[in-house]
Amino acid sequence: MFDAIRRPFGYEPVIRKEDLKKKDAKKTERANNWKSTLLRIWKLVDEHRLLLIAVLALVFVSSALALLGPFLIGHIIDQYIVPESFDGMGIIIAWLVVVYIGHSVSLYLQNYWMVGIAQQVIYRMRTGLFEHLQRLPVSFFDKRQHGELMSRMTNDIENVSSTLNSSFIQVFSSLLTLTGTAVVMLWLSPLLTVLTLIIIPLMYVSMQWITKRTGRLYKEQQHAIGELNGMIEETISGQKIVKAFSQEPRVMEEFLEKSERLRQTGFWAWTYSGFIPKVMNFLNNGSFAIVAGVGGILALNGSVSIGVIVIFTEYARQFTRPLNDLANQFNTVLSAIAGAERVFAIMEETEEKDDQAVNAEKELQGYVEFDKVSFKYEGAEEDWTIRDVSFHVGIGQTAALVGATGAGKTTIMQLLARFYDANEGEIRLDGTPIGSMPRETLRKQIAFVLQDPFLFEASVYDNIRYGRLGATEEEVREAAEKANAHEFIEKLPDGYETILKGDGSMISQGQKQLLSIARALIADPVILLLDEATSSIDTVTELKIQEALERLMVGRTSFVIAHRLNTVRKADVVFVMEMGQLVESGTQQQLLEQGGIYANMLADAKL
Ligand SMILES: Nc1ncnc2c1ncn2[C@@H]1O[C@H](COP(=O)(O)OP(=O)(O)OP(=O)(O)O)[C@@H](O)[C@H]1O
Repeated sequence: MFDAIRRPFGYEPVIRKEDLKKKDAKKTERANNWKSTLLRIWKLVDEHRLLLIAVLALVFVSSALALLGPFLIGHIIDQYIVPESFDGMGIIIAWLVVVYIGHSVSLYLQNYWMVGIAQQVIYRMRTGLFEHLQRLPVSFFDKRQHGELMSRMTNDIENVSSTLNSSFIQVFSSLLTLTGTAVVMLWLSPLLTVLTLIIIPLMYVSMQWITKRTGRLYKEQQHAIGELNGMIEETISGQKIVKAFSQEPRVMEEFLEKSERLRQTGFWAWTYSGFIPKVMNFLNNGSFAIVAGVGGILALNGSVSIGVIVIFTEYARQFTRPLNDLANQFNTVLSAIAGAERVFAIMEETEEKDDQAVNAEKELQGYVEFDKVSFKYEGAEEDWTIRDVSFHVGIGQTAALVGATGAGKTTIMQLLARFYDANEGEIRLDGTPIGSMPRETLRKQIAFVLQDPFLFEASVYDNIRYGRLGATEEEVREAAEKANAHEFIEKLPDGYETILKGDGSMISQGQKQLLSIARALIADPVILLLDEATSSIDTVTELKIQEALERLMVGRTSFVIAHRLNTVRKADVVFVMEMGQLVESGTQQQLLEQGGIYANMLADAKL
């Protein structure tokens, strides 16, 4: 029957039973070790113990007041309304008003304080996680997708946040209300209690039936949203390629297909979930009718009073709400614990450590030695990425690194900056092993100029100042002038105050490099790591870059991944890399005379 109803809304192809089975296998994500995760959350919450005790006390008060309200109403009916003697009723009504106001005030206060605690805890978790991420080694980020880490920072933390904000109180108050109501009901009339509770198994069965379907549909909807969002993001960031290849119609077709899928799943997810309150309402009304009917008969033969029946109908209403709340909170709480566990797991990742930090104050000169260095990326299957590499570069000299793609040139630079630590051998700076220098000291002495420099969504000033945050505006201008960047910056809409786009799409590749050179100049490092641009940049900009780089390199030990013959020619020493090994070294002239790999590369025009 349902299929017939569904068809007009195009349900069929979206959710097949087999798919559902597969999806169902992936139930709500559960924590592996929920006890220790809960304990850790508890430790964070427990720092606000006094406030927490106040919240719990208020939950207790509000639950008690919620029980007292109907009780007073029953009392008014039995003592004043049925016997039609209204003396003193005003006082009880006044008490009733006090009870309801007290109930609202305690609800407000418990919520206010609990949200305060939750936000503090979340603030600390979020800050702790972000701080920790800053201290994790590059190899940690190699192993994980950016999206996954973003999800830890946002979704997981948000899940914990919403659970602490509301679920904590809700679970506690639901349990209290359930117990309290059951006790009072049993005390008033065991028979009516049984009749009231009869709907619970019915509720359970119908809820199971509905949530089984909504759960799957929500997952399907999440999946459809994820696919659609992914596609939108990809299309927007790659819109130039879309246009360049005239792919608009295909993109539109794909979008329509995904959007349609979302419409269908969304429709059914919301339709089914819309059933929940209706079914609950229906069962509640049924329970009300039974209690009122049977209660009426009992009242006729005098075994219960009208007041008690009113109390029961009111309690029956109160009984189902906390039950619903508990059922709703179950999955939220479980996924929050799982989220918290994932956040804590990252916080347990080992930070970059500065083993024996010495020589923090030593003025560095820039004499670099690689001594039998071997290195392999974590998890990489092949042999050594860098194998037994030894060389030295004198103070202020320029070394050109050449070799085929994947030969290990970038890795050499990353090892020097201690983004990774060598597995074997030693890298020394001015005779000191870099492993015994604080990373900060080392990295302050190193500046990168990459092919595709990363720009932040900030002003040109701030982007250049990233090299040294304390630099004055004057110094920034000076660096920009030396980097041949001043001229184009002045032409930007707001000059140095122009906010650059995060992806740097506002300025050209060459201009990005000039900014990156200015950034390196501001940092004034002892060592320079340059990755020469391979992309063709117009000759004028190219000359500007060359000139700026030459200025930048004066007096600094520089390593250049060279793509231009001119750069190699000017280098003091050329290192030829092949499959992680240093296969030739010497000046360009020496290498040419030697007639080896480099000479062949040149002959094959690979440079
Ligand atoms: N983060 C990483 N994790 C695992 N393997 C990596 C990682 N980075 C690089 N590699 C691998 O290490 C090898 C050397 O890479 P590297 O980037 O040093 O080469 P390269 O000579 O700089 O190449 P190119 O000229 O193309 O930039 C390659 O096989 C590469 O696939």
